[in-house]
Amino acid sequence: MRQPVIAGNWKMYKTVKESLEYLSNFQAEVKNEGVETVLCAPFLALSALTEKAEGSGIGIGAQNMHWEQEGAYTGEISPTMLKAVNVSYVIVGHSERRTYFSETDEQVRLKTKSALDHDLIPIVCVGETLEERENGNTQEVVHQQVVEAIQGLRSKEVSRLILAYEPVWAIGTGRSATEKDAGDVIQWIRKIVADQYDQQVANEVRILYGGSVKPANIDSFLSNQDIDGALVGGASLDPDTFTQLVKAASRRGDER
Ligand SMILES: O=C[C@H](O)COP(=O)(O)O
Repeated sequence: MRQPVIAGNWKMYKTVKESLEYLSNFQAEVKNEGVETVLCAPFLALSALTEKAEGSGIGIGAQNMHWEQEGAYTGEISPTMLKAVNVSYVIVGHSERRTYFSETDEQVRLKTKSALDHDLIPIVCVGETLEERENGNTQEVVHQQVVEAIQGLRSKEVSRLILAYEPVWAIGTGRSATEKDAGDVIQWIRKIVADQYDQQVANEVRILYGGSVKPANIDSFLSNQDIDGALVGGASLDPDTFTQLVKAASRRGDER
């Protein structure tokens, strides 16, 4: 059975002080919910957050990293640096990185492998643009992104990572995919993993949906057996709202 995951992606929001205030409020609400709960914060807040979250069961993640351990890469942060401050997760290949920072499938592959090599859990994002969807290319686009991201990994590594299907047109737009649309693509992703590896790996890998997830629609996504949780942007910025999402996944986990 796959444990549900609710991961918040704060993007470029929250100072260190704001991050710590958030965590205090969140920790007061979220106890042992049976949900893998992750907060992906800006780099500056990571060290303070991991220290404060220690022993709480709340995982702390970065939103990006370089694949090299160290080097002359001005402005970059390495997996070794993340591990040194007890970070456990890292988002890789978010569409905002692909679009605004020209991140390629090859870089996503290097980051995914490097994260796993450094005992970080990569949350690997894939998803089509509106134009690609309207042209009927969703499956093809997602296929290429998934295959390139996991290429060369061992089965055990694929079982450990988390995939997130985030249609670009649903991110921050208030226009979420329907549960059926999301479920169909996530089923397709599981089939890609099964074809590349085997059914067992496909059954083990967690696949999240992301894109305008909020308390009003989370139950619908989680009602789909293929959707293992959510990667949440806007609705993760408020601790009370994010708590509602974790509790919804907790209820869902109990029912499954
Ligand atoms: O990483 C999270 C996604 O970009 C979703 O963002 P959103 O929930 O604000 O649409």
